[in-house]
Amino acid sequence: MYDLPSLDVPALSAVNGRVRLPGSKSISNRVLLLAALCSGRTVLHELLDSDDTRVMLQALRLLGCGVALEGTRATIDGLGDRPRQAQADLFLGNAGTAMRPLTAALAVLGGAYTLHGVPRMHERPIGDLVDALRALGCRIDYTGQAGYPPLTIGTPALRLDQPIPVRGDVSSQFLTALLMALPLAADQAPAGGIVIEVQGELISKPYIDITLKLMARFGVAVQREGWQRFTIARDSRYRSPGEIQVEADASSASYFIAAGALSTGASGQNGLKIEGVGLDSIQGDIRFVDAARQMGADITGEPGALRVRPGRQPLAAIDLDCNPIPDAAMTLAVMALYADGPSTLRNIASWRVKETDRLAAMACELRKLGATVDEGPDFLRIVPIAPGHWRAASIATYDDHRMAMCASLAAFNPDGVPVRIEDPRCVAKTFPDYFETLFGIAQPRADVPVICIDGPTASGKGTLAAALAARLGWHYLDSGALYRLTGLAARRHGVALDAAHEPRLAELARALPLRFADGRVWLGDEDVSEAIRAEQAGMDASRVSALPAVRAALFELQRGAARLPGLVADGRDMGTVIFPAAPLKVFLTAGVQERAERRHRQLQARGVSVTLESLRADLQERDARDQARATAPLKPAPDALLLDNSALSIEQSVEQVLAWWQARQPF
Ligand SMILES: O=C(O)C1=C[C@@H](OP(=O)(O)O)[C@@H](O)[C@H](O)C1
Ligand SMILES: C=C(OP(=O)(O)O)C(=O)O
Repeated sequence: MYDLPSLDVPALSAVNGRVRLPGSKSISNRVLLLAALCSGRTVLHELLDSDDTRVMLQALRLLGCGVALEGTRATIDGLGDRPRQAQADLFLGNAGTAMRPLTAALAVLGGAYTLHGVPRMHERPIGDLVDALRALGCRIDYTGQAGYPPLTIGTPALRLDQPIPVRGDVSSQFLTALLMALPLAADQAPAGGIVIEVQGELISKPYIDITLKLMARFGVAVQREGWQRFTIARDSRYRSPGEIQVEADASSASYFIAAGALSTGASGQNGLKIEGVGLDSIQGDIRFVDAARQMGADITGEPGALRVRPGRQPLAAIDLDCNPIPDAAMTLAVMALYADGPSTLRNIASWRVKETDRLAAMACELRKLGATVDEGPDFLRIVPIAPGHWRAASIATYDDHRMAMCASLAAFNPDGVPVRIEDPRCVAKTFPDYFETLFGIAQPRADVPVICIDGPTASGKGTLAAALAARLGWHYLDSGALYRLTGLAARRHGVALDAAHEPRLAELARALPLRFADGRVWLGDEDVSEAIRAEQAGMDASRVSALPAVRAALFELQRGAARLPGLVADGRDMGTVIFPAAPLKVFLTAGVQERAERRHRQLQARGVSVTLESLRADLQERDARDQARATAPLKPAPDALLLDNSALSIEQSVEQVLAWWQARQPF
């Protein structure tokens, strides 16, 4: 997850290859609750791991369920045969699929519970559900504003003989919540069962389908008459199905379907395979496929997967009732920017009460990109952006995961402008690694941005480059480590570090079994992070790096490190040889005395005793060799900016380079 104030997505041209998406939020939180409400053990596979499921899991733990997690597999021991905590304070974040169903289940079971969430959750309505629950004898009190969480739950005196009315025009989750909760009271039901009657129009109907299908997997078949009347039989009882496989999230798939449809150039033609969800999905958002096809996307179903290729371009404008797919419809709003005429997305009033007012937010942010958008009470009309008129924009995301994921699709614009996503960590609600996943399959439209930090030994370039990479969310290339590793590998293989062995050394460099993981450096199975930092390794690196064949062998390896969303590369020839077209090159220097003192302090801290004088002499010797070598001598690139950090703290140097970088951005 990119835990940064903002993330810049470079212009993208295509997606290809294959991608496996995390589990469905709607399925995950339903099966977690159902597993908790039955007897026995349920093993859930491919469960979503995100903010929304974490709050549900934590709530279940507090209520007394057995919860064991191993990667994406959860083992739940239900409350049917375990003592339930009669009191609990449950924090449910911004998860509608936790707040609404838990309110109903706990209100029916009874106890002393408090349910609350993030500030936005306290603005998301729950009144229609509370009214329905109160009508059947549940005790619920609002502790803040009436009609909204937080709320407290007491012990009910259930009356189940009358049909229970519930409004369904604000959120289908109210009906879902009642459906999942009422089997818990089935033993008190009248002979005809418990009846729920939906008042008025029900929105987001396909989510009720998910609820009914999953309840059936847990042994409760609900009798449905249209979308108005639902009956839960008197003998209903949840039974664990043993194991459940969670489908990948169809709403999350919409971003990748859109990206596939927007792909251009040869690399997009092979298409993208989206694994974990197929056309037979039980999730309503799979119907996004129909809408995307209508716009021109070429989508085929495969067993448990989808394949998307660019079809018609520009996309065809649409006019669509999006009520059945409220979440994936947001993706259509961004696709509409690429259409051949204005598109209208209708019947989406529920957008106003989700993670943010999505109608207002979407209209505002699409306009920043250059679109003309009409925001109606329950519709959006979007005029596409003509090529040549896309604007590089910093997109606000309103703590709404879908705003962030949708905004990333603007990076496929034909004008090659990047897009800045503010607060990218909001994707944690349903897809924490969304951006990593996108960058893993996306092709940049132009070169991936690279910042080069070159400079002499002990100038602090490694520290600076690593800090910059962390601040920008970019990859980091420590090119010096490659030479150190080559030197180390040579010593391990008994190869002398001289020109006579150049071909063999180059061969070793080409085949380095290296791996960078969690800030550690591995050579084969050995963690060599410390070994390559030794003074000896530094001297060895300087020697092998003077050999042209070794440098050539490491060239491609270094070029290949430039991956989305960007790279900070430190070394001695990053700006001059490896990335001569890099948009920002910094040549970092510090006086030799200052560098010797820094290195001295570092070594002393590690318990290595050397004299300052010998370090100073070593540095001078290395500088001279690096500057004098025939291949890629150490010198600033003509367009490098010089930064003398002798009197600067690390933070000041970082801020300086970030300021230079920001000054080059269009935002
Ligand atoms: O039941 C569900 O899993 C959901 C129902 C939909 O909400 P509404 O019924 O409020 O539209 C949807 O937007 C939400 O992301 C998940
Ligand atoms: C509306 C959404 O979430 P929630 O389940 O919290 O309602 C959503 O994920 O788009």
